[in-house]
Amino acid sequence: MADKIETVAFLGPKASYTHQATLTSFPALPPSHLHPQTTIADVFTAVQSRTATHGVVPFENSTNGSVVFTLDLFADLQHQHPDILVCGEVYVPVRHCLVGHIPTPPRTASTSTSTSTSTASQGDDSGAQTPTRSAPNPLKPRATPLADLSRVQKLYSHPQAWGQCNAFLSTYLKGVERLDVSSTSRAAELVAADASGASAAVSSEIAAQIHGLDYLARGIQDAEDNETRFFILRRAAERDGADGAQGGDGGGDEETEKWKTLIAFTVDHEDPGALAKALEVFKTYGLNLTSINARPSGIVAWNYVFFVEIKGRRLEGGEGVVNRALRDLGRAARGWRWLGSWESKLER
Ligand SMILES: O=C(O)C(=O)C[C@]1(C(=O)O)C=C[C@@H](O)C=C1
Repeated sequence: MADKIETVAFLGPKASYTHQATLTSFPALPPSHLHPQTTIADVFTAVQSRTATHGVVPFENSTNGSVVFTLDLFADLQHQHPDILVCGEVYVPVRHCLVGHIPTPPRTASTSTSTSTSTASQGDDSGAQTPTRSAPNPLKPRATPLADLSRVQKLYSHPQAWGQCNAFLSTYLKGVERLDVSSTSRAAELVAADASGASAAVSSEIAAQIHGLDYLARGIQDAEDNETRFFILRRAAERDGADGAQGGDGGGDEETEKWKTLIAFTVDHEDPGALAKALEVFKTYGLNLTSINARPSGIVAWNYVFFVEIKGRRLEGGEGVVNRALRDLGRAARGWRWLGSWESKLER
């Protein structure tokens, strides 16, 4: 992929998890070729308008599921990003921290030797939540606070992060106002500007370091192996030979196992079994489905755009099984769009 890459747009600012995904995917690219964007939509627009040759966006988290903003951009209801294709993926471990400002205690004879982290945690130190009827076995947080959190009145983060840190946030910061911002690194940036100690962010360790913030807790995500999958985007018209759409016959099991393909389709909602008929196509060609998602169609209430990922790749001008399945899908579905084929990076 390296020779033709000029610029990569990613969800910024610097130190977002998407930035980490970008550095992992494009390690040789100089920083001046990496363009942070404010929103995921801006990344799509940068690639569509050729401002960037590639884009990097979050797609799915192992704990909290799909990134709906990204799915909606692939659905492209406003026809703003018709040429966007996925050409790669990268998995990044996500270890969230609670970051903010720990107030420096006034120096007196008796306190001068104490450290700022010695005032850890208020309230329930057991880290256990009270069982209720709706949550009889509440998750136990994996981390305990490193500082007194009683001053924290506002929490900032990307909405995807809340669902990944449920146990910690509902145990130690229950009822504290949560403000959604465009990324976890933007959250750290905002908290850095509020020296009062009343704001905290859920962000990465790197974001805390670059903004000079204190750790109020580390490793607060519910699952130790929490990770997010990111997609690398390119424009349809610009072939870079790395997306699997060229060469080979795409036939053998080994080939199929190595690749993934993303497809969006719609069905006739009045036709009973329409979705089953569309999915049957993949079964007919022995194509394993690895994910399925639905998003509102945006045209008729309670109608949906379906997204499936399958193992295998579409061949450019070729006759592979995915090409054949897509031809049949054209008959079974109301409409469909191929959204790219790429090499799988899942290592298990
Ligand atoms: O906010 C960031 O740092 C991002 O890169 C976005 C994002 C996401 O949308 O999933 C990426 C990884 C984490 O799952 C949380 C947030």
